[in-house]
Amino acid sequence: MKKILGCIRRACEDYNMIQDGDKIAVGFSGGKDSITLIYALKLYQRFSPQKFELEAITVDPGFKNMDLENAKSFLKKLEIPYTIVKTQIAQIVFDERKESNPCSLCSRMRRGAMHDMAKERGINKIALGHHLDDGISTLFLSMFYEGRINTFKPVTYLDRKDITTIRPMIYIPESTIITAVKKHNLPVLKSPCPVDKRTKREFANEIVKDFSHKIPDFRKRMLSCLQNKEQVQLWFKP
Ligand SMILES: Nc1ncnc2c1ncn2[C@@H]1O[C@H](COP(=O)(O)OP(=O)(O)OP(=O)(O)O)[C@@H](O)[C@H]1O
Repeated sequence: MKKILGCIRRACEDYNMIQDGDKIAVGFSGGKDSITLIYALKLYQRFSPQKFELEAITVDPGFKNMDLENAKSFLKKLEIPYTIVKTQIAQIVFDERKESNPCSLCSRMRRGAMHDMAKERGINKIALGHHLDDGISTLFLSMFYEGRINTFKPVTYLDRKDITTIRPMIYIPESTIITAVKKHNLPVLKSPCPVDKRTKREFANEIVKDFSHKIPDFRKRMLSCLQNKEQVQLWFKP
């Protein structure tokens, strides 16, 4: 946890993620990333120079096999307020629209439900569990499938809703999260999504893993690419 907390502190400082008085809700899927994030933020709250409130929100997409009882008791033990938003996203995406690319509609609807609940609860920041490997795989996905060099930002302000999204785990490799989950015995919820691990994203994740075995300091180099504003040399037309 020490390494994770160090990375979170550095990301928060580098990108001014947290301010005094923030009311932060972690988008809590129950998966390994968001469970690590909420556990770490709860610890970080103790020594963070900025004082902030913390809670958790789960958007329940309405899959029949999603059981949130363990999540409820885990968060209760940590004394973290917890809200579950019931939705019919699964039914709309899979049964009614029979989407061939379900992930994009699902995540848009999930984001909408999350923002609405956050507003209702007076939350001004939403923290998501994206980590360093997610940042790199999103960059690859965008290059391979969209023809552009792009990844999510560490901090995004949504004008329309007056809500800021922060990603405090952007400096943490996925393997560090997996180790922490095991070490602290965090009760991870298995994803109820029928297309989990069968998407383009999974393909990009495999590439990141493969490259990290073949290229020394691969993640470090990629992080430096993402932050190196001065040395972007591409084929811009004059
Ligand atoms: N149903 C949900 N309700 C609330 N927040 C969610 C939900 N699903 C995902 N999130 C948030 O969005 C982040 C990215 O979602 P994604 O679907 O890529 O999950 P992931 O990378 O498998 O993460 P996790 O291990 O937390 O499930 C998650 O880490 C979490 O913070």
